[in-house]
Amino acid sequence: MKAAIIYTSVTGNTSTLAEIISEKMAARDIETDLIPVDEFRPALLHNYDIVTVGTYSWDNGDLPLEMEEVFEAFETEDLDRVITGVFGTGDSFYPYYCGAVDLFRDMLYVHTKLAVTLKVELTPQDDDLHRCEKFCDRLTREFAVFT
Ligand SMILES: Cc1cc2nc3c(=O)[nH]c(=O)nc-3n(C[C@H](O)[C@H](O)[C@H](O)COP(=O)(O)O)c2cc1C
Repeated sequence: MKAAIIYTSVTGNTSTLAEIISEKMAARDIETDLIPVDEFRPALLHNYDIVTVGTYSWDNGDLPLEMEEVFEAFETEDLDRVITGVFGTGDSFYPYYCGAVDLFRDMLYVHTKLAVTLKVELTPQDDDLHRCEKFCDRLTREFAVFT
């Protein structure tokens, strides 16, 4: 089983969350590549059994510009067999909290085996660690079901 975490982050909240999830996957003995979006290529998606996406939200709950290529790659590559999850950080001050997570969720549900989503308010706190654990549980359980 091989996993990837493709993420973007400007002020560090989402990269912190990506690192926590990566550590929890490694603790399950799952080889996990942490891929910043500027190293992303669509062909990479075919190398993994599990792919998770991490994003912040922008401009009224929209995707960050740099995540559009990732979004389109999931829509156009044939990834029916890939188990996916999406996580993100946002600020509930904005009317559409973590809207980019919702946009990815709806698309991944159609094009992949979406297993789980996770939204975190700004910087991950101690009580988010348990939610990250659940996120990884759900991904790996889904892998066991589908293989
Ligand atoms: C101009 C601007 C617009 C934002 N718009 C939203 C939004 O629509 N929804 C939301 O949940 N968060 C919004 N945020 C908050 C960021 O998504 C949040 O701070 C996030 O944790 C940043 O992630 P990063 O630290 O990984 O860059 C906005 C922040 C800024 C500065």
